[in-house]
Amino acid sequence: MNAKQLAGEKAVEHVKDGMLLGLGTGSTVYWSILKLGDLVKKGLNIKGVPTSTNTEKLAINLGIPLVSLSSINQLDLTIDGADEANRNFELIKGGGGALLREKMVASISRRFITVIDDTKMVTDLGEFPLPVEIIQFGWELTLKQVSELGSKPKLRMDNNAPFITDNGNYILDCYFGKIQDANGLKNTLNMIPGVVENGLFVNMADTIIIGNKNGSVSTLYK
Ligand SMILES: O=C[C@H](O)[C@H](O)[C@H](O)COP(=O)(O)O
Repeated sequence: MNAKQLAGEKAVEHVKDGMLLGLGTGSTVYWSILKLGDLVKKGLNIKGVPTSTNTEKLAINLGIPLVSLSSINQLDLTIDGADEANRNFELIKGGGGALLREKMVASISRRFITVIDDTKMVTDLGEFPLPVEIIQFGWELTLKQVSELGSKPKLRMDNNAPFITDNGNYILDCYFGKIQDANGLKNTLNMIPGVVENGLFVNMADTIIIGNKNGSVSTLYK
């Protein structure tokens, strides 16, 4: 079993019958969703809110009942991946471009479990370029304003065209170097008018489940 699968499947042990779940996006939480699909077939009663069209399709194929974000006020638990995590439980997310819906879902979750492999646990965030979702209108201006904060933003491409998120927006991948004040940077970025949201998740994750190369799994609680 690979490290991502170990972490992804372990997280499902925290799921209880009757829960309303946030379903994250990516190749690690994929394993959680697969496992949930198995359990649903065996009678587990859960409902999920997907964080991307990819996750929505996967959940529908597996027979996991879904509800819309607008129809609920609170989720019991969200399980989602991350691109980097530190010991303060701060995360960089959005490598797959799903950060906006992921953050909306996380914001109404009573518990948030992050599932990662051991290469993603870091001392300082920032080696992974921070994804920032921006609107298409005037994107060059927004890129300039983000670069003035001390980063080197690059417009994310998909083959030869700009990558488009599920929300019809662009993504800037931004190298800030070591991020010392994740909360400050998160708030400053979101004050730029063309920025919709960024991939810094602060005060959201309460549990980090790490799949290790040697086949073990570590769980960190805040
Ligand atoms: O936009 C994508 C999400 O934030 C993912 O959860 C994150 O990129 C981690 O994905 P993966 O588990 O595939 O490395």
